[in-house]
Amino acid sequence: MDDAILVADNLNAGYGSLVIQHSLNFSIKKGEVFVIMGGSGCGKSTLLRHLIGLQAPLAGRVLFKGEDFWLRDADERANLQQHFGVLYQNGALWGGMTLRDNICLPLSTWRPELNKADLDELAAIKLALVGLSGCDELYPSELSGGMRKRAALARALALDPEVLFFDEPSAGLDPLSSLALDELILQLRDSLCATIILVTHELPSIYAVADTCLFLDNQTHTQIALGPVAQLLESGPEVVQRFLRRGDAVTHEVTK
Ligand SMILES: Nc1ncnc2c1ncn2[C@@H]1O[C@H](COP(=O)(O)OP(=O)(O)OP(=O)(O)O)[C@@H](O)[C@H]1O
Repeated sequence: MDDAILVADNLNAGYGSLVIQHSLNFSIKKGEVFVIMGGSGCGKSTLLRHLIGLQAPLAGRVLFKGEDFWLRDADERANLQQHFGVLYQNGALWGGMTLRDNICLPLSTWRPELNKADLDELAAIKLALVGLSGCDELYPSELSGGMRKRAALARALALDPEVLFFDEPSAGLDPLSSLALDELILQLRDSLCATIILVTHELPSIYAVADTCLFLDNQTHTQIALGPVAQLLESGPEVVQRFLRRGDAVTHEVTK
């Protein structure tokens, strides 16, 4: 458990009295790509919100580096969340701001000691990390869908997060842009030693990037599989094997 960065300990996920998933138990290792999968509406995004610390567990705990988020007050929680970068499905950037300003905003909020030249330089570095060197002055509306995702990722990287959360990052992307995003995710894991937590339906992405997969079941409302893709393909529950082999999935190479 020593290398665990995030742990769900008997977590019940949901809203108010509505438990969407119960008794979740898993630990996410530092530096791994952890994929949350399952059928539509099973609670993947809900679980993500609990892991990010945006929603309190209905029961159980979420631990970040061994600490229970919800034993801290709101200010302390916000400080802990600085270690997290989040890329939401729609990649929401502020449309009225250039990419540079989009990235500088979280930086200037949390690093008030930085001057304008430092901020601009950091923004340029983050854009370079996602393959958007020289795009500092562009507005989101001037970018393609794939570029917008990358720009949103650059903003999520602004504060050098230890954990990056992605909620269906490939949504709306063509297969080539989606593949490029998968490659970027692996590059970030390797170059920044970031831990990546990814919600996705996309089998090519799952096969390409996942170190560990968690499968949330729609019927039993709990996790029914946890492990590397190859292991789940070989010995996972039937419903998980079907999920992983649907369509032309069996032709994808399992790299893990
Ligand atoms: N704010 C909310 N209040 C109450 N119920 C909610 C709320 N947000 C989502 N839900 C319900 O929680 C369940 C799980 O939703 P969630 O978005 O987490 O599933 P998902 O697995 O991410 O779905 P999808 O793959 O379709 O994006 C759904 O039944 C949804 O209607």
